[in-house]
Amino acid sequence: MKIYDLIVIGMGPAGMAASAMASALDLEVLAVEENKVGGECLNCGCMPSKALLKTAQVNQISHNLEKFGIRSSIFTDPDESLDIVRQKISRISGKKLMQAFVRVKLIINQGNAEFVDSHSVKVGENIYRAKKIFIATGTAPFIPSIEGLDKVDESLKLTNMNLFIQKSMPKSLTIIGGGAIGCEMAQSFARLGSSVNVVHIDEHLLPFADAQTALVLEERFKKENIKVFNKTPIKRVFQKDNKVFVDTDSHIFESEKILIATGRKPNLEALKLDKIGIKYNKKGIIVDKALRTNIKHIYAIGDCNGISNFSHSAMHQGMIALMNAINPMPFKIHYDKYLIPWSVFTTPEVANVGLTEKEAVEKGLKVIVIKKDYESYGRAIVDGATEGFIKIITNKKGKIFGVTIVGESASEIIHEWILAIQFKLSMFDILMTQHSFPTISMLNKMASEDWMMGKLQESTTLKKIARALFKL
Ligand SMILES: Cc1cc2nc3c(=O)[nH]c(=O)nc-3n(C[C@H](O)[C@H](O)[C@H](O)COP(=O)(O)OP(=O)(O)OC[C@H]3O[C@@H](n4cnc5c(N)ncnc54)[C@H](O)[C@@H]3O)c2cc1C
Ligand SMILES: NC(=O)c1ccc[n+]([C@@H]2O[C@H](COP(=O)([O-])OP(=O)(O)OC[C@H]3O[C@@H](n4cnc5c(N)ncnc54)[C@H](O)[C@@H]3O)[C@@H](O)[C@H]2O)c1
Repeated sequence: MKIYDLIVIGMGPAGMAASAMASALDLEVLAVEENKVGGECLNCGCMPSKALLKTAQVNQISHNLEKFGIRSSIFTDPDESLDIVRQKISRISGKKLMQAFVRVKLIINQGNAEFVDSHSVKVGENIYRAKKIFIATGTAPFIPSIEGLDKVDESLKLTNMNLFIQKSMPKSLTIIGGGAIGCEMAQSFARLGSSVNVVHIDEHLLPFADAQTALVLEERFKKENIKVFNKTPIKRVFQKDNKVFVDTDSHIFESEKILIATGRKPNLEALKLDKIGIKYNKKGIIVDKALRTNIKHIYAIGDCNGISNFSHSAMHQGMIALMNAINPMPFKIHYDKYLIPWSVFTTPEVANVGLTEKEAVEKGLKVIVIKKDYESYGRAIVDGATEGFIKIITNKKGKIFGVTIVGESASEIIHEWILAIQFKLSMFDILMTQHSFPTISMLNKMASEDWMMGKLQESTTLKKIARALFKL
């Protein structure tokens, strides 16, 4: 039997990164994908959701053209926007994507992989063997046990798995979950004409984010007629005729469809991990810092290990695991040396890297919080994008612990801070870096100026020295 260097199970961002890089290094790679190359990210996650958000954003702008002094009448076909999403995805999944895997033996759509022993996996009737194996099987939607939910017709219940294959937009939608998916989809559907309620159990939208950030988003949602119900446990869900009802202590929400976006669970069952003794828990496969499972030649990368649920992190882990698998020395690269930023692509966008203010306080750190409002910057005013702020968690010396941004281009301008924290740059370094004017990134420098001004204002000694030196 042929022995491959590497078998990769799952061809989402993690598996794609690992197999493309391994084959570029002339390793013999076999990759198994039970569904489509691209995984959740390309087929039912990041890309279709961003495509829908874009159409929704264009629709929103088109209906507010008078703010720019433009008069026009617009007709929107919400159902067509779903078609456009699919056209865009099929364009990305075309030949160009597959070119990256010309040297990978691809076993696509022939069933799932399951372990036979610690060096072999079975797909359908075939068994494949390799020196090392990477598990990159991602996650599926976690469906909470809510009374009555299982009795509602499947066609009325949406998750990310069937959302983007819908033929028409529902006139009304109740979203269970106010996290990343709940927020991005609430705004997309509302902007394309659905009446949307968001119901969830946490204190604010994006429960993992800074609370002040969530308030900015909630304000915007209110303006766009998206109703948000925080801290609202669901008693039961039921169906009457072709409508779904979500019953809570305060309201009964009636809608054409519901979208369930209440977190994820790892795709592990089909792998038959118990057969070979790979350890896992309900978050995912347990890995060490080198991303190895308890069986050292088997790695688990991307969402299936529960470290994070982001494509960039999945790709990064694919690269680190491959470097570790190649390196024969005991010294390995640790995944947790690298920061995991995140961005949510609503309007306004929300982005974060490092500690939030609450996390810094909980850690007992002595911090200074710099908050720079978009409202204070001319470019934001001329762009009509004045909502939001940059919040920097720093200290007197200018060490940067974390940054949260809510506002225009937050997902882009966060990168300067990722670089700064990862490479131990300080607020002073940001201050001393020229930023093109009038970019939105300039707000980063303006925030560092505020930090410096605060220092100057506080220190009478510094002021005395400056005055004395000036007189020389
Ligand atoms: C609606 C939505 C929007 C999102 N937006 C963003 C975003 O904007 N930015 C971001 O960073 N992240 C986003 N995410 C998260 C992102 O999609 C995931 O973090 C990313 O896809 C994880 O990559 P992965 O390779 O670990 O797993 P996946 O992409 O889930 O890929 C796993 C692959 O393994 C296959 N598989 C599973 N079991 C087996 C088996 N036994 N045999 C063979 N194949 C198998 C699956 O079919 C799948 O193709 C979003 C997610 C959703 C749901
Ligand atoms: N832009 C991005 O990077 C992006 C976009 C979409 C999704 N994702 C990833 O996908 C993952 C899943 O997203 P998600 O939005 O499903 O989950 P999430 O973890 O972000 O949010 C879960 C939400 O569900 C609610 N919830 C949980 N159980 C509930 C219950 N029984 N009743 C009512 N509400 C309940 C919570 O209150 C919370 O609002 C995230 O971890 C995220 O990393 C990322």
